[in-house]
Parts: sequence; C-alpha cells; structure tokens
Amino acid sequence: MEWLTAASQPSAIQLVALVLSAVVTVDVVRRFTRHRIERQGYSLPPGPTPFPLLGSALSVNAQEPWLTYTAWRAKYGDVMHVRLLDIDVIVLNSQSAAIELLEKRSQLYSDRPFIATVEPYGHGANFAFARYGPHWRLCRRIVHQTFRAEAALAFRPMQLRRARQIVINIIDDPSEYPFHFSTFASAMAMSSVYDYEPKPRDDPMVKLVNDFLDASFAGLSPEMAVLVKAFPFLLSVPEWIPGLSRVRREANKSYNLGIAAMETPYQWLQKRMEAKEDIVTDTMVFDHTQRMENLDSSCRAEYEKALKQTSLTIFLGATQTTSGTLMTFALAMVKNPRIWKRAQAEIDAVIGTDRLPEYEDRPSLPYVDAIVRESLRWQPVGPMGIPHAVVSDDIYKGYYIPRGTTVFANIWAMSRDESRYPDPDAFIPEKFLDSEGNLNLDNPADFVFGFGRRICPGRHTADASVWSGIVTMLATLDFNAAKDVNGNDIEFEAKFANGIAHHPVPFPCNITPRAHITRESLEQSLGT
Ligand code: HEM
Repeated sequence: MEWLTAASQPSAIQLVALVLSAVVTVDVVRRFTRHRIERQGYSLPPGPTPFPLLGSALSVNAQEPWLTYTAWRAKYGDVMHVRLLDIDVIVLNSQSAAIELLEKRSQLYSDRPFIATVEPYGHGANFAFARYGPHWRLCRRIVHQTFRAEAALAFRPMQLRRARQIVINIIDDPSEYPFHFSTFASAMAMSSVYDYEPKPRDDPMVKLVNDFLDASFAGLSPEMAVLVKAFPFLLSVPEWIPGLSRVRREANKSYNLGIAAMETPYQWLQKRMEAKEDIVTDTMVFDHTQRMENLDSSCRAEYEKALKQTSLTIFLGATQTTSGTLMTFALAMVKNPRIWKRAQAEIDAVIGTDRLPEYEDRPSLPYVDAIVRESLRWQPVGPMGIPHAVVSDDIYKGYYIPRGTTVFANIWAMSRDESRYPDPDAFIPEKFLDSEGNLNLDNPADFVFGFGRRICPGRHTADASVWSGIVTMLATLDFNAAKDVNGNDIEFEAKFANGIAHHPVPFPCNITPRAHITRESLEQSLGT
C-alpha cells in the first residue's frame, strides 16, 4: 500500500502488527460463533481452504477477481465460499443461483456490506452503498418514479439527440472518441436529473463529479477499506505526523468534493426554479421538488436529503457504465468489420439513407439489437456488480450462509457460461438471433444489471442510451483500423481498465463518417 511507504518505518511495523491483531481477534470470535451452527450439520458452501489470517486473499487476482472466481467455478460450483482476510464472501457463479438467493430471498439479501471508507470518502451520499432500510427505500422510490420503464420514455428524444451529437463530435475530432462517449453519458444523466446540458468540453459540473470520483477511488480500494476498518484513528491523525496523516487528508478532500458534486448542480437548478425559468417537467429534481411541497417540514428535510443523494448517485451510476459499454462496442466493431457492415446493410434496407434511425425502428432492426446484447455480454461493465450482504443466517441447499456475509453475483461467470455461449471470448451477435434472423429469448440484460431489490434502477434508461448510441453510430460511421506510416493496419491487443467500471482503454482506430453523411445533415437532424 503506497501510503505505508511514506510513513516512518516503526509506524509502518506497528501498523502491520495492529492489522494482524485486529484480524486475529475477529477470526477467533467468528470461529467461536460459527462452530455452533456447523455442529448442527450445516457447512459453508465449498471453496478454497483459507490460510490462517489472510484467507484466500493472496490467491485471488486483485485487479480482476472475477477471473479467479470464474476459474474456480469448475471445482467449487455455482455457490462458492471464499474468505478474504476477515471477510466471508459468497460468490454466485450462475444466473440461476443469483435468482434463487438475490431475487427469491431478496428480503434477506438486499443489504450492502459495511465498507469503512464509504462515509469518510464522501460516498455516504451514494445510495448504491446505502444499507437496506428506510433511507435506501426512499432514494429508490425517487429514482423509480423518474426512471421506471414508462417514465424513462420521456428522455428518449434527448437521448437520440445526444447520440447524434456524438457523431458530430467524432467528425470534428475523431481521435477524442472516448471523450465523446463520456460526454454523451454525462449529458444523459445531467439532463434527466438537473435539466443541465453540459458543454461538449471542459464542463465545470461534469469536472466536479469526475474530480470527486478520482479523489475517492483509492479510498474505496479493499486494502484501504480494511485498514480504515481496523484503525479508524487514521481518519483523525493530526497534520504534524507526516505519512500517517495522508489518509485523513485524502479522505477530507474526497469528502468535500463529494459535497460540492452533490450541492452545486442541485442549487443551480433550485435557483432556476426560483427565477421561474422554463424547466423540462420530467427532470428528476424539478419533479420531486414539487412533490416535496406538500410535505410537512420534518418529512421535507428527509426527502430533500434523499433527493440530493439520489441525484448524485444517478450521475455516478450512469456515466462510466454507459460510456464503457460504448467503448466496448467501438472496440468490437474495429476488430470485426463484417459486423458493422452487416448492421449497415440492415439499417439501409429498413430505413434507407435519407434519414437517421428513430426508436420506432427498433423492432425492425434485430441485428442492431443483437449487437447491443453482445456489447453488454462480451465485456460487462460491472463484472461483479455491487456486493450484497445477508441480514440474517440462511441455509441454502444444505449450506450455511452466515449473517453479514458479503455476496457477489459473478456477472462475468454468467457471461462466460459455455453451455449458453460457446466461444464466449469472441464477439458474435448472431448468438442472439434464431434461424429466421429474429431476436431469440436470451438477453444478457437479465444478468448484467444485477438482481433482486438492488437491481439497477437505471436499466431502462441505460438500454435506451446504449441502443440510441449504437444504432446512430452504425447508421453514420465506418469503424476501421488505424494505419501505420506504410499504410498497413495497426494491430493491437485490447486492454481494459477496471476502475468504477470495466471497459476498454483507448485503442488505435479510424472512425469516419459514411459517404452519405455530412455534418450539416446531422445538425439539421438536431434542429440547430
Ligand atoms: C450499461 C449500463 C449499466 C449497467 C450495466 C449497470 C449495472 C448495474 C449493476 C450491476 C448494479 C448493481 C445491482 C445489484 O446490486 O444487484 C447497478 C446499480 C445501480 N445502477 Fe446501474 N448500470 C448501468 C447504467 C445505469 C444508469 C444509466 C443509471 C441511472 C440512470 C444507473 C443507476 C444505478 C443505481 C442508482 C444503482 C444502485 C441501486 C441500489 O443500490 O439500490 N445505472 N447498476
């Protein structure tokens, strides 16, 4: 851990000793209480034998843990127990196991585990980490009212308009394509929540939220979470102890950025409302501010807190997931030109080249939808989702699942199920078509958005965003390999980032408008 090297040597040794003693104490208590249930004949689900203190922490790929768990599936099965330091983890390696526990027993499995760094690093405002209870329920109700399937239809014209803006931005500045995808995703979130249309570049509100994400990222790493859990005093070490005070400084910076990211766009919209400006009525904050007016003051304070937190959470949940999926799509197109050519042939045959795709065209474009499904499956942006936690002891198929266990749906393993997806590492949209060329019933949206009461509440909006981005780009752009100085295609191996979301890092490519597409015609389609 980087910050330990900055500490003076004796402090670092003391710190390690303290971590070990905390882990030993928790281990002894756990063994004592568990022994009682195991005596009744129930054992934990199968899994690797844990080493003393560390459990299996050193055997798991720290950057891409889903690869280890997926490899272990053959040996330990669909419901697997792994101990990581003092944390009990259950990994669900199949969609059916995730449905059995996270959906059918959702009253037990909808909590989130306690993560000691969430609150100090400003993610207490992020309701995706909220414990299962009344505050989470209120946030969830707010988001549901704005983003449920029928309500989310209101955002479609904006989503299509912003998708066309991606193409204009690519024509203007093709090398910045990852940035144009992020702008699209941020605009979708900011418009639907605050009626705020970010600038294509250097937008101050988008920068604020991204600065918060950058500042909080290191704090949410499992290593930092374990340390802060074992030694909460690290969050109050005075400035004059160099090295050790770094955790407090980083946490404070992240916390303050979190407050600013939550308050600034919220207050911006409140001012517009006070000035009686014209605001799109479906905007989440506008709609709920009006709903709040009928509440008494104590309920209103609670509601306003939930509304602010929900607004920030939408932005955090919507941006890197949506833009990451578009990065995956673009990578797959550059690697597989036959696929975008087949999709263009479908689009040209169905709607011609005189206009751009609209939502009403979707049922007539099954191959495009197959590409959307394959983009969600091939590199799921959340390969392990967000951890759930169990609120009380449970028995499943004769196995004991202790209260407080962290439960992961291994979405990556589901995407690599070879009985369902032969050759799972290849990008092949045809797997979602029947022999007549119609879409079949297999939809990875059934697992990539998570499970049960914590299932992604933005999934309808995400689906519409991803579809509008993909269909618009397929109708207007060619995706070719970049050339070297001799005119040869540049070969490259795809690499992936694993931060908030799993997505390809920028790769060499040559994305250009199709022959019949001009910037002017696109601008006309925006009404500008
Ligand atoms: C391709 C795009 C997206 C994918 C693959 C995705 C996936 C996920 C997953 C796997 C979870 C965890 C579910 C669980 O705990 O079982 C989640 C949670 C969440 N997502 Fe998404 N998401 C996407 C886009 C969005 C969008 C566009 C929004 C907002 C409009 C959003 C808002 C949220 C929120 C608020 C949560 C936390 C829910 C809770 O804890 O109750 N997501 N998402």
